[in-house]
Amino acid sequence: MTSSPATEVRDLRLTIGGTTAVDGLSLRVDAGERCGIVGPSGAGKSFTAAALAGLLPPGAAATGSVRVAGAELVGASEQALAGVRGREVALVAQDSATALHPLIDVGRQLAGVLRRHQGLARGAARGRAAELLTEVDLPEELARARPAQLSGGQRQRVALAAALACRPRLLVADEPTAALDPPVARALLDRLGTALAATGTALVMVTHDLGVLAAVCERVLVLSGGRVVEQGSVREVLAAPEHEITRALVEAARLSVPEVPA
Ligand SMILES: Nc1ncnc2c1ncn2[C@@H]1O[C@H](COP(=O)(O)OP(=O)(O)OP(=O)(O)O)[C@@H](O)[C@H]1O
Repeated sequence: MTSSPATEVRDLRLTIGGTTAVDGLSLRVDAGERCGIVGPSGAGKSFTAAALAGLLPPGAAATGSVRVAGAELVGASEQALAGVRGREVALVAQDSATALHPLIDVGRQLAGVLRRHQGLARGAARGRAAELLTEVDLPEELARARPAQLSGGQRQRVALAAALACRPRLLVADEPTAALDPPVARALLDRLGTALAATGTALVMVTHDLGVLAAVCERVLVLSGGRVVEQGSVREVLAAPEHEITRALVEAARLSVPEVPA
């Protein structure tokens, strides 16, 4: 039996306020694969990420097809989307930690996710919540802490634990480390890689940082003006970018780390 891809996108078109923000995007990501999306500001990266996660902003319209674990998201009812989100696809974004309630302990919030999506009983959900914390390298004792008592990096790890709680087929990450200091970001990305490998969850990650892209993803899709202008293996695209937009991104990344004279 061949398993269905984690996600398959065909000819996706996203419009909002009379503007076409994404035009004709196609993409397939298999189980365990990690695909990055890069491109200049306004290219349509975050909008694409939202569509993959079944979370279009109000007023947006989609045509084409976005299938996640076999379920069609384009045109699906809110009820159908709610059945896919959390279970089959989860989103972690730069500001995901702000979605945590600051005054409710972390363990209770993670347990709430498990009870809602997996129907676990209270005790089992609390036990599993503690395990989830250890999977993102946080001590179990933090289950009793409130988000307001944690550092930004710890809160983002809790958001990652919540996203991975139901072992989704696909994790969509939109600049997940952009708000973190480099060492904290690196530790989170390492943890993310380990957690994805353990669960076979596929990843689509939006990033503006080619270093992050190279550290996490094996494939990349370059978006500009809502269109895919280049795609391929990260190694090949970064070593020999073909499109002028990709070349500009690679050049900008090189310039952002000036060579230190000997
Ligand atoms: N909620 C929204 N309301 C109105 N327009 C939107 C909305 N979301 C996205 N857009 C428009 O869609 C286009 C793509 O936006 P998107 O946020 O996906 O770009 P991006 O590539 O993620 O950019 P950045 O790197 O700056 O975050 C932009 O022209 C933007 O103005």
